[in-house]
Amino acid sequence: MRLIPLKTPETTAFWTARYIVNRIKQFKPTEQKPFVLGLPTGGTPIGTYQELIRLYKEGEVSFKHVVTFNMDEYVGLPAGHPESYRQFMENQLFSHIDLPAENIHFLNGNADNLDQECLAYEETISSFGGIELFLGGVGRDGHIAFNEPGSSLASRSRIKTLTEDTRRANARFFDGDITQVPKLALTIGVATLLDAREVIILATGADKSRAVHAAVEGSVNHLWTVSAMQLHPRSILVCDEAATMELKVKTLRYFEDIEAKNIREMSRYAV
Ligand SMILES: O=P(O)(O)OC[C@H]1O[C@](O)(CO)[C@@H](O)[C@@H]1O
Repeated sequence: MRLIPLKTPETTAFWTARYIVNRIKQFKPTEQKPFVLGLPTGGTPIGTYQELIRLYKEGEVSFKHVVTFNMDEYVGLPAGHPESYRQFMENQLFSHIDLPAENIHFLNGNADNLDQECLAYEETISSFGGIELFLGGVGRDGHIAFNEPGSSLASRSRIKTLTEDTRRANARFFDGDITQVPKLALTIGVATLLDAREVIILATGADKSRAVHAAVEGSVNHLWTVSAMQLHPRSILVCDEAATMELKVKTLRYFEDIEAKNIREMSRYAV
C-alpha cells in the first residue's frame, strides 16, 4: 500500500484529481474501451470533484469515454431527494462535466427487489471488464463504502444496516436530524472494491486518524474494513496531516521519505 501524506485537504484533492486525470489520459479510453471509474460520496471527495471539474473546464480531460459506478446509495430516499447519493453526484460532479448520462451507474435504493438489484450491479460491473480505478472515502469507524464494522472482507454488493455512529455522522447532511438518515443502504462489498485494478482512499481530518492507523498499522480485520486495502496490490491512501495523527512517527517518516517527490510538488499548492 502507498500512503501519500500531504499537508491540507486542498492538496489531497489537488493530488488525487491530477492522479485520476493522468490515469484516464494514459488509458486512452474509447467508446469500445471506456475507462471504468468507481466513485464515492461524502464530504471528503468534494474537493477532488471540484478539481476534476476545473481540469475538465481547462480542457485537460474529457469524461466522454468514462463509465462510472458509485459505491453506495441509501435505501428508500425518493428519487431526486437532495441527499440521495445520485443527486449528490449530479450536483457535485456529473452536471459539470461531459460524462454521458448513460455511462453513469448507481445501486437503486428504491428497486422492488434489492437483492436482485445488488446481483445485477455486480454483473454490470463485470460486463465492463471490472473497475479500473476505485476512488473511496473512509468513515471514522474505518468503513469503506457502507461496509460497516464486522462486514465480511469477502462481501459483494448487498443491503447493509447502518450503524448509529455512521447515521450520526451523516446527520449533518439532513439538517442535523438523525431520524431523517435512512437506516439501510445498498453498498458494494469489500471484495467488489478489492477487485478494482487500483484503489485510492481519501482520508482528511483528525476524526479519520484512527481509521488511518487501522489501515496502515493495524492487522487486516473485519472491524476496520479499510484495513482490507493491505490485501490490494495497488492501493493508495491519500491523507492530510490531521488524518495521520495516530500513526507512529517512524511509520509517517518512512512514507514521507518514499513519497518525498509527491510531497514536494504538492507543497507548492498548500494554503
Ligand atoms: O467523507 P465523509 O463524509 O467523511 O464520509 C466518509 C464515508 O462515509 C460514506 O459516505 C458512507 O457513510 C462513505 O461512502 C464515505 O466514504
